[in-house]
Amino acid sequence: MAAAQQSSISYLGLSTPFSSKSKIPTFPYHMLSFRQALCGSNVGHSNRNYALRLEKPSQSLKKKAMLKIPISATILGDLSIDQYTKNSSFPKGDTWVVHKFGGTCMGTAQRIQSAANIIMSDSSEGKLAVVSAVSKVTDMLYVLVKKAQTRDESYISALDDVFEKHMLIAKELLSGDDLSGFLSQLNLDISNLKAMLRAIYIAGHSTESFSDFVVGHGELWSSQLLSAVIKKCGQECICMDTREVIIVNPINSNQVDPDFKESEKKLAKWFAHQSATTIIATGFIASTPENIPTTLKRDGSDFSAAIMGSLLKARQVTIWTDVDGVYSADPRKVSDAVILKLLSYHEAWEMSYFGANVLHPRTIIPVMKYNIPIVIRNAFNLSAPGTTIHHQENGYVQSADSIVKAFATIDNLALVNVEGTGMAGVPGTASAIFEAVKAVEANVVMISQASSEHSVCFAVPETEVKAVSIALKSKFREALEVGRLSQIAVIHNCSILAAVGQKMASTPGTSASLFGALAKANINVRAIAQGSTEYNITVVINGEDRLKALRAVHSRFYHSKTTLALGIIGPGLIGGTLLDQLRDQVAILKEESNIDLRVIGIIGSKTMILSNSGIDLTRWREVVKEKPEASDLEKFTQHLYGNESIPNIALVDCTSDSIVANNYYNWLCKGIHVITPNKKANSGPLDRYLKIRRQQRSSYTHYFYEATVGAGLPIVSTLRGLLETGDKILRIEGIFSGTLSYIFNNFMGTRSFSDVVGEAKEAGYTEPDPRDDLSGTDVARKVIILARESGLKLELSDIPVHSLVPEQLKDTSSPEEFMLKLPDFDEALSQERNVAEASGEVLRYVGVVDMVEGKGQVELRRYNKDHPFAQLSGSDNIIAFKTARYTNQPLIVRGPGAGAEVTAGGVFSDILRLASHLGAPS
Ligand SMILES: NC(=O)c1ccc[n+]([C@@H]2O[C@H](COP(=O)([O-])OP(=O)(O)OC[C@H]3O[C@@H](n4cnc5c(N)ncnc54)[C@H](O)[C@@H]3O)[C@@H](O)[C@H]2O)c1
Ligand SMILES: N[C@@H](CCO)C(=O)O
Ligand code: NA
Repeated sequence: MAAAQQSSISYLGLSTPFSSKSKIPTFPYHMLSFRQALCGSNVGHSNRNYALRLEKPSQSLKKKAMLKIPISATILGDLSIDQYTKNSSFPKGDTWVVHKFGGTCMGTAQRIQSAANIIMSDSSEGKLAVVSAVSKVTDMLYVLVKKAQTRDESYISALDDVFEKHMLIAKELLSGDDLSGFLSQLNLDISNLKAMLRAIYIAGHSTESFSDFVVGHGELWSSQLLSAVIKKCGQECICMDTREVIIVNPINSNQVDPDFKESEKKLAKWFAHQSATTIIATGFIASTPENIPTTLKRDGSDFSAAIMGSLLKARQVTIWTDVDGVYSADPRKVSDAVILKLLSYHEAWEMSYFGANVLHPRTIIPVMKYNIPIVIRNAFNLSAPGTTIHHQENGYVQSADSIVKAFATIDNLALVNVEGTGMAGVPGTASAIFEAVKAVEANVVMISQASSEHSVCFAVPETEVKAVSIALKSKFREALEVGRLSQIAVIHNCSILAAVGQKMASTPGTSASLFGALAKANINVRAIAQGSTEYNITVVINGEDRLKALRAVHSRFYHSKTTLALGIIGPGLIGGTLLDQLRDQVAILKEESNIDLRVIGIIGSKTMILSNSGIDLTRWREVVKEKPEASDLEKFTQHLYGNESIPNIALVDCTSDSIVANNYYNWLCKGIHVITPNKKANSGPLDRYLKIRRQQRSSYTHYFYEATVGAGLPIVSTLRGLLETGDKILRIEGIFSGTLSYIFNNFMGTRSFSDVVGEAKEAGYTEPDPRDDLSGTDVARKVIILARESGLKLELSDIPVHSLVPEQLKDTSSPEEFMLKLPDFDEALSQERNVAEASGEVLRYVGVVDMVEGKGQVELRRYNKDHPFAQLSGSDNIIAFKTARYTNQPLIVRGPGAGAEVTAGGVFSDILRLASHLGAPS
């Protein structure tokens, strides 16, 4: 009693076994008279001590108070605020946890009930839940103000909609007294708002604090709804209007600074008046030091939660949302992005800056100060553990973590490049540049300057670059005129790709891996910046590369599957067999080797089909017939190149068309890998061949063509192995034609030549036009391919061939007609064979690369029956490499050198070779 008399405020202590429904006055509004407080909506608790706060209490007021207090209450007498605080539930140490439920978690009655369940199932000693307004309500309220301000009468019906929305939710959640209590408060608020909006309507003007006041109602209602639900379930619970607790200083129109000292005092006072272990607090709203209602602006409710967490020195702040946690990259852009279990405050900070859907950096600051962990969890998937953002010592690393935690892009940027010799060593240049940028209020997203100081480049939003460029050109007009500056250039349509991870700071080679991945995806880097904290590396790339870049770097660091998009050109014998082989093997490759091959297009000579995610290979033959488009190789390539989801693309040319081969160079320039059994590019014009190989060698784009010689036999790779290890090729000699091998292995006794050719064609050994085989051209092409591979600069015309195509059939119009007429010429070839047989020899069609003489040959030769070349069977090829190391005994590769299965197998193994170059595990 004595203590209270010294103060103008008196606290009347009560001890009461009130039921939770009893209306017990507490005194949040010190401006209110006692009577008003008694009628207020704050609800007391059972079996606790309470204080009634009386301003300048008179004896009669005290008496009145006692009369209003339910019968079972015992008046304990006046207490000083200090005494009261000791008795109250004022937060102690880490007994409190904070939950935050955003608008989506408050979207429907069912969701509000789920939020209530989450709070109720938390067994912490003290729980404070910060809530956003019911989803969309904040926007609806802003619109109201705007309408009223612009004298648009429809604000009235819009306000009715707001009422309706809350009423419907309340009716679903509550009943009886709970419902009528909520609705009468809602009615009161709505009619007050109506009056206020009317005033705004008449004035045709609103102020920021008016609109903040109006908009703040969303949180008042949602917190009342949630607390009513919890109470209905029998748990005690109290609402906190954070305008009574959180004090902030506005900095500008979209930022405020919390005043923690003042807020702490306010919180102590708040607890002096209430006793609660479960509190539902309004997000988003606060007061200025002058007690004027305001808001925390963007991301307000997260910020409220963080501020409350720090004021309560909470043990943890949980942000409930609709995603399972923070992803390693935007999962809409990177399908195999993973949820990060742990993030440091700094990492979260960096990521949120780069647009990742995490907390706003400033919402992290209040909890960082006390090392309070923030957990991001999915309110709709409680089984997901979420992401914990916590304090992580520098240098402390978790071994299981990826070095780079996350990747993000910022789009729609322009790069400004200020260049000139006059900048080097001139202090103040950078300052002058950025003063000009500041003057037009542009936001500089990143800056990079090489140490030569001849250029400064920085990125700004595309929408601001025009003003920046004009400002700079005007500021540096003189410097540009006299040549101290050479140019102020703008590069439009850029994106920033950022890699974030605290562990990067202590891991050499991180940037090498990052840039390696970008290079492999053929992405040009325009500018680079890395802060000295090394928590992030930022690169500027062309806007159109952003998805490809994001996916390429993400898969590099997360060892996600080496995903390769394939376009198959020519689903004929080889192409079709390849598709069948892929069909049978892709699942195994994915499972066992982390290689994800997806055929996203098949094009034939007449029709094509395109797919974004990958063609179902189990029924590719049906799919190609279902809804084909007319063939258009340009469109086909564009489809592959422009695919949004897979950074690595390869075109597999299974035609024998030289027009298709004409495109290889351009494809390689674009970063599209090329794989082919088609010999036309490598045996065609020397210039084209050299251009293709130069391009491929100077880039990270690959070109593989093992199946062009000896089909699936390792001929090209053997030759490369010899050359690359420094061996010297002297001579390559062999039987290179599966068709001719088959023919001469089977052209015996009474068999006719044309029959055997028919069999070879039937077996799939011949070229689409068998004359290519019989004329020796196919062998000559292979000789050229190996000769060029070995370093000789030969044209196809440099190799004389011995043709087996009868002169009269050279110009028959089609392969079919040729096959029809061939029997007429059987006799001549039978004679040649008989002559050879008579002398104990066999005919063999051989090709030679003579590196000593620098020439190639293709001949029909006779061999003794015990010569290795005479021992072949089927479509066998045999190729002998005579080299400096293999001089006495050549290195020999022998086996079937034609046929659908072995050839397609060779192409397939080139595809896997490509995957391993792209980083697949061996
Ligand atoms: N058959 C073998 O044993 C073997 C061995 C090694 C290499 N090769 C090579 O494999 C390639 C394919 O041989 P194949 O036997 O499968 O031939 P094929 O005639 O059965 O198949 C070629 C397919 O390509 C299509 N095509 C042609 N031009 C096209 C174009 N411009 N655009 C799209 N599609 C087009 C054709 O319609 C056909 O479906 C040839 O280059 C051949 O030299 C074949
Ligand atoms: N037609 C070719 C196919 C293999 O390149 C041959 O018979 O050898
Ligand atoms: Na081969």
